[in-house]
Amino acid sequence: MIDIRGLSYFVAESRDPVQWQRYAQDVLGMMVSEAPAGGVYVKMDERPFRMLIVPGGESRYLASGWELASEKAFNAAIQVLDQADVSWRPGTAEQCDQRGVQALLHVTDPSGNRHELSWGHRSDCQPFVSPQGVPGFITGEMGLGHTVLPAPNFDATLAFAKDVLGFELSDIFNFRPDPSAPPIRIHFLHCKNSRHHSLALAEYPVPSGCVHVMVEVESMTEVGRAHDRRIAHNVPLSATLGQHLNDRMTSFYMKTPSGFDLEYGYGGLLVDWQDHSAFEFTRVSLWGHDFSVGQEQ
Ligand SMILES: Cc1ccc(O)c(O)c1CC[C@@H]1C(=O)CC[C@]2(C)C(=O)CC[C@@H]12
Ligand SMILES: [Fe+2]
Repeated sequence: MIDIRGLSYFVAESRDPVQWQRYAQDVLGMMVSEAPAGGVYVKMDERPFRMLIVPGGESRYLASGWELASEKAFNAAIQVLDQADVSWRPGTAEQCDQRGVQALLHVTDPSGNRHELSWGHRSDCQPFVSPQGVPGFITGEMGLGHTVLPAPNFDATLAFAKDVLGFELSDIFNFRPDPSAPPIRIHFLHCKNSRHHSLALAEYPVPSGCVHVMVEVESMTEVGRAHDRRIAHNVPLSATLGQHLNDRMTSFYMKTPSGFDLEYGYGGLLVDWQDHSAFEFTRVSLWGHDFSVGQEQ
């Protein structure tokens, strides 16, 4: 089984990396620096980066970077992929260097989402000093947050995430925007950390390649302050403030310059998986989270 520790980073493509640079600094309150080949590193903790923005002809999400704990875990992952007859490509030396990892491989899931597995991140452990005074983001062993990926080919993609990548089910939401149609399935999955979910799969296609990425701050004050900056910089709102039923996260959603959403939240549950019992929940949120505001724009 592949032993994923958390969401280490993501890679997004942008027609205008400078726009991402401003968004990261002015709205998210994160630090930026230059990445090789005209890219932008977005830093949100003591690591050099958690988001890699590469210049390109499209604005979209490119890949999720999953962290393995060791070279041994990386070699074991290769064995699992080979045994499951999953084709994978090794990362190039340039890619390893750009991501600051010892070794890297690429796989694509049955819905076309790209995943990168790596071990041995490089870090100078420079402190995070937010340009907006954000005290910090909740990352560390829980990874940068969570990513929700399109999975129109749902059953095969879910099987890939569980049986190949080694994710386990946290809980299930059967979304019923049309009560007479079959539900749109969203499965929330965790890996080896206490974050409620590091990955979720949503049963519909998304042109930008991602439904949303979630980042978490240490107080409700910081969610409110981020929301003020969203307004000041005219970033479109995708869902109003609300609190999720399953992971108890209080958050709002807004657009990123790469076309997918970013959920900015506080107070997500820490789960001890020994005590957890997977369930199906039937409401998106305990309160708030009006996603219809995103449709109006
Ligand atoms: C339901 C839920 C629980 C925990 C989360 O962190 C979380 O992001 C969600 C919402 C999932 C989902 C979404 O992100 C895209 C828009 C969706 C499909 C909706 O319109 C309702 C549920 C939403
Ligand atoms: Fe989310």
